[in-house]
Amino acid sequence: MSNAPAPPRRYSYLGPAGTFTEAALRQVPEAAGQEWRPVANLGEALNDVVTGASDAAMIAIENSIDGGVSVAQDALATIPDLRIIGEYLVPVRFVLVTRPGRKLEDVEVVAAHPVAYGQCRAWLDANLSGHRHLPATSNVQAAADLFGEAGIDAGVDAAIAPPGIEEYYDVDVLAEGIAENPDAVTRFVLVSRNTPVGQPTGADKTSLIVELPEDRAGALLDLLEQFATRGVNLTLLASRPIGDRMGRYRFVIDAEGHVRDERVADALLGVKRFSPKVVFLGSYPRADRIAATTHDVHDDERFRDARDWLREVISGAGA
Ligand SMILES: O=C(O)C(=O)C[C@]1(C(=O)O)C=C[C@@H](O)C=C1
Repeated sequence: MSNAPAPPRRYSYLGPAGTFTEAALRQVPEAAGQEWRPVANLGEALNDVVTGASDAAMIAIENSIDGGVSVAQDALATIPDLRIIGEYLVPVRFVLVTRPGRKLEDVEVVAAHPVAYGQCRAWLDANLSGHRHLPATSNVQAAADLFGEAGIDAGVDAAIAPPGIEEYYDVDVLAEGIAENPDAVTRFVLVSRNTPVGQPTGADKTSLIVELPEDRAGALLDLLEQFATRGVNLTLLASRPIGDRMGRYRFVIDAEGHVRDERVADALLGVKRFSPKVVFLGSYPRADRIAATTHDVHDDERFRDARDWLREVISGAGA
């Protein structure tokens, strides 16, 4: 009885080969042996999905140290008809590399992806206090900049890169484990065009973007109550500027459960009733496969029983 959509065949991801984004894509069993397209940035990855050049894009959405990837949250809020179909976790570690023969004391300019830079800031301040940061489009591109004309012209002498980068470039490792937290994890999502929602697995997440009615005291509390009263736990609540006027924010929400779970569906109906704008981004299996803990009163069956009861009351068949 499966009417599940066909799995994507063409995947865009932040390249070049060797990025953490590629490691996330390697976790997708359906992607093995399919067409993989390395791109230069998140905008290009999502644009591929919008134009149909790819069927899905893997994007970084949250880092356990640096927080939400705001450019990804903003893109999902504003590009219509995208759906998150999967979630993946990748442990992230960083090394500092340079061209062969160079020493730490030679380093002035460090190329790094901004999210990686944020995670290694403390080490750099302690060991290379006078350095300058040159943003790179990805961690692997930072290492590539050590050899490319543009990077050399910009004076890049070191790069923050993933461990194992030596397999791709002829670099010397100056320092290992330079990130502030050795247990850092980045959360990635696989994004496709609008597609029917799959079946619940029992360990799912639902992502939404919600705007609040203006000039209403307690609107945020109203929003949170929609979830709380249905026993739906939130794993992410972030605010991002809408951008049209000072002080206007939208809320990025990840809720435990699936839109086909009665309690989540009911919460979403509540949100939709009062919010001027709700973007449903998808219900998909959680990367950690941890099932939501819910109270009996929020079981699907209780919702159905209550609805049946109401129907009977209205029809005069029962009490
Ligand atoms: O995929 C990579 O390797 C990247 O450079 C991207 C990215 C990101 O976009 O956040 C991914 C994970 C790391 O936390 C830092 C950077």
